[in-house]
Amino acid sequence: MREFAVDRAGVKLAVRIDGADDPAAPTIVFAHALGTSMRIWDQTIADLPDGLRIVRFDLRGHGQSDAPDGPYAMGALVADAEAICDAAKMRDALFVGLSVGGMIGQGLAIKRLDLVRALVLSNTAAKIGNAQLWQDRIAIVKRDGMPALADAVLARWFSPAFLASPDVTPWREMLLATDPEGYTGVCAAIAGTDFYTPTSGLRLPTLGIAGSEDRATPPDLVRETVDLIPGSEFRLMRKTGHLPCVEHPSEYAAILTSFAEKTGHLR
Ligand SMILES: O=C(O)CC1=CCC(=O)O1
Repeated sequence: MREFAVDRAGVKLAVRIDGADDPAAPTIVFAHALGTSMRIWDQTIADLPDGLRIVRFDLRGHGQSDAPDGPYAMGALVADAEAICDAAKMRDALFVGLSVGGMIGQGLAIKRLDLVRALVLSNTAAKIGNAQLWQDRIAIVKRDGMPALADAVLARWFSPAFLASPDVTPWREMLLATDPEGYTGVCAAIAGTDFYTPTSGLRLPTLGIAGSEDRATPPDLVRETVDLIPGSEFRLMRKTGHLPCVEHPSEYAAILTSFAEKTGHLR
């Protein structure tokens, strides 16, 4: 395991590489959701087979990365991911993006197809929510801080069963620990993004993953986006919400493993 920071235009971005730390090894890159960090992948990565190079990072304003003053633009989040991939000397990766991470995956594939050979669009869409939803959220956090939003966000993240269990506690703490400037900065980036047209032009192996109880990006929304890319596949995970890598990591890892076999990232 190797942890380091990539400096992009003065913003330090936290990166971690697990598995084979060799640029020639087949690589999977993971990008997380708003209000979380690269730790959402811990359990999934533990269930992936050997031989992979696994790169993950914290979005600006999240986890161990710097939180510069917002608002942020989606172009900046995509450029951050691009700088990390270049620093890791990565090409032809399988990019797994969840929620805003999936928007970043779309943006990176549109901009740098040499970096991304296959895409997993998990619990995401070309456009998420509407301007009012994100403006309201930004206003609440700026006025009252992250605790004012926590219950509503957790209800969008998790199935009722998971929400009622003690397993929810670390994820609530992760949300509450997110820097309000970073959180609202990324909300603004999501508010300003509609990838419908450029994503329609993508031609690469793509897998969509949705959760049957996802209230943030419901299955039909995920499906609408992945159907923009000809030949894409779609998997619906049952009894899970917006973060299936947290609720059902083994099942999620098995889906990724089978897709990685098809795309030649596992032999
Ligand atoms: O916080 C939410 O509502 C879920 C979400 C939307 C974009 C993202 O990254 O998380």
